[in-house]
Amino acid sequence: MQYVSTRGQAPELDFEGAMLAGLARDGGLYVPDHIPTLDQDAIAAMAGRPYEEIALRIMQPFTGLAEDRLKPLIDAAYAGFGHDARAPLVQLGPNHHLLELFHGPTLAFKDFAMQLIGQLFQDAMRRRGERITIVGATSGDTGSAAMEAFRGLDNVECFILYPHGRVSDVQRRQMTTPSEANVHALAVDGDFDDCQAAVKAMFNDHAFRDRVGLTAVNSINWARVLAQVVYFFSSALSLGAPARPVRFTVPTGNFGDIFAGYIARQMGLPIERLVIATNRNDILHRTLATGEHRKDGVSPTISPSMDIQVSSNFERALFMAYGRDGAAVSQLMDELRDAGGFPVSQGALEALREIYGSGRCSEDETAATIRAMHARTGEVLCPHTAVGVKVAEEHLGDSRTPMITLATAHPAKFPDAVEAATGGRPALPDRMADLFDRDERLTRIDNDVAAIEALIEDRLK
Ligand SMILES: Cc1ncc(COP(=O)(O)O)c(C=O)c1O
Ligand SMILES: N[C@@H](CCOP(=O)(O)O)C(=O)O
Repeated sequence: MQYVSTRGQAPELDFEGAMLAGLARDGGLYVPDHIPTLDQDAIAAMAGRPYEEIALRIMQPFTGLAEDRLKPLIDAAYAGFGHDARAPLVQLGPNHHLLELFHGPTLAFKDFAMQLIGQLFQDAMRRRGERITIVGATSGDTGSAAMEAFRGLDNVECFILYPHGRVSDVQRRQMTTPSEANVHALAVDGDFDDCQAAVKAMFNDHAFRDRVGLTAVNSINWARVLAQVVYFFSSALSLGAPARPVRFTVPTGNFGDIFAGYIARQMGLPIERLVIATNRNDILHRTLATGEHRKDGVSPTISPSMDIQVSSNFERALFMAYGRDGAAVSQLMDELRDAGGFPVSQGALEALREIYGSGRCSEDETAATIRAMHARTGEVLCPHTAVGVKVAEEHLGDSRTPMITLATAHPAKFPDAVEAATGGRPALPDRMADLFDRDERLTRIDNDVAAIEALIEDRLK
């Protein structure tokens, strides 16, 4: 399979090339040149199989890797997860289920992809004998998951930009306390969109990119999205797919997770609806509601990992909705950069609305949902998951199609928000019990691409 850029001007690459490139050289995002489909029998045959086996069957056609090469990488990626099912389902109500994606090493859904791309990168690096420099932007969870996956490797340096003062204390400490010298936490004076814009600017500085061997671990990297497709299948199969359709509600920021759901749907999984749940940074909900995609300053919330207005993977959704027209997408992205937004064409809007629903959850509603779910079911939700649950409940209606809401992080990553809502402070797992006793190591830096590039090159010496 080959991968093409959403902006249509970069060379086509195979899976490994697209994974190592991260972002296409024309500034676009790589997408597969076609989406392989599975018939109903092939989907049904995965029911009841271990998560790793489902992962192999879903991902193999996209990677072109031989089964005996991919299988050990998948097995190693999920061996450290704290739940045998990897992504277990919990029932919240008669027709509403929670998909717990926080049993990985850093307690967020990012581990599903990051642990695997850690293995894929190492495999590629060993064969190629190359070194790489990872630069990632995080609103809290991607950064810690990346550091966990890459810390201590001698052919990788990993730099993570996070918005200073805008992640939870647990998230910050997960990034600033690893002692391995190859991982670097950079606290940027700005918000997540600034961090992500700086990362993209470094990719678009081709001289810098080539000098340092730059690669990406954000969901701009196709390999991240691909690994996230698997739990849409595993959870739907548990609830009777393909015979029974399902719906998903996804707490959304950078649109990577929900776009993985879209890929699952295009592969043949009967997903009736994909519901985008946003906090008050609601650009995606406004886009679906009004047809106008327009930035509106990032506002800090108690679900900080979703405090995003420039939602990178929406570019992939637009590429699909505009019939894979790279020139049209390129023009829209220019308008977003230069004018702060653009109207979505009527045809593309209809294509998006056919697949995606959306909703928005205020700060008070987030807290009230954590409180109410705890009282009603005993389940303690993280604030991002609560945003999802609130929006999902609004979409339940009287449909008999099961709704699955993604529980994207463990509540212990956000103890202040959870305590304020429930009165109880969720405890970190034993292996992290000393997180607040460990020494922190971080570098404060201005929101200035040249300064960040200089720091990276200095550290690489
Ligand atoms: C806990 C949590 N929930 C939800 C999201 C949103 O996911 P996505 O960016 O893939 O839309 C993020 C960050 O990405 C997150 O860290
Ligand atoms: N919420 C994310 C933001 C980056 O998302 P990604 O999926 O594109 O890496 C975070 O926690 O960092």
